[in-house]
Amino acid sequence: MSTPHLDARPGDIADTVLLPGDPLRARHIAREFLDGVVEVNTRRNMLGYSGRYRGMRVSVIGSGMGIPSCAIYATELARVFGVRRIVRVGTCGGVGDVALGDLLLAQAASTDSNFNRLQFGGHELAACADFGLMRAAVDTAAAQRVELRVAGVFSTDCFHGGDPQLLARLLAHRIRGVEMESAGLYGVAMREGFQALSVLTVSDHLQHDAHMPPTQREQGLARMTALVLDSLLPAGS
Ligand SMILES: O=P(O)(O)O[C@H]1O[C@H](CO)[C@@H](O)[C@H]1O
Ligand SMILES: O=c1cc[nH]c(=O)[nH]1
Repeated sequence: MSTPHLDARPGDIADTVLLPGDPLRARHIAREFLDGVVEVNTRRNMLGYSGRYRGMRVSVIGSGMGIPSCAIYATELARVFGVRRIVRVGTCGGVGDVALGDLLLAQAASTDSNFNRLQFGGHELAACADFGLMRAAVDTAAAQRVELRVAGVFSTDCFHGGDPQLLARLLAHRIRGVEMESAGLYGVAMREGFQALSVLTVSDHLQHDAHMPPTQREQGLARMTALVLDSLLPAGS
């Protein structure tokens, strides 16, 4: 049952998984939000935990950075461990009229990665979020009066460098966040048949010299995490 990347045992992982890029963020979320926490993965230090949030069984596991790493974990979680819902809780660089700390729901993810094309016969896949998860997140945010901006995002393979015209292209297409996994996560979800969503906190701004400190990226994203967890609870709970 274990894989080269996950040493969890059958039944260790809940059918709902939060997937931050940073494994230390996974550990922080487990400690701060879950009861009865059990460590379920240490392979490659990609820390993973299972526990309960207000009675709902949930796991939280790091994905690593970039589409290839995220896709390995998402695929194995779905195929080997039967995971049905994966929500990325990530950070992103903001573009245009967003500010540090803003929450973005990634409705669709454009990309410079070739990953989805490799799976889709060279064609362009419209990598989009699951509508049910998206609606639940939007409704929960509205009920809790949390600002959640539904936006297009861009998943890049190049944290450094890349297309020098990218910022202008993003602005021209009203894309509001740049990160490195959502397009691949959505592509894997469409292929494997699980529900996926990315919710992102703006941790940098691509046009201003504004950056969250590393500890805040690891431990300071409680508003996003609480919103996502609440949105995953069964209706009426
Ligand atoms: O904070 P996480 O979830 O890792 O997400 C963003 O941060 C990393 C880059 O610093 C990339 O993984 C990017 O997508
Ligand atoms: O991929 C990312 C993540 C956070 N901030 C960025 O600028 N890019």
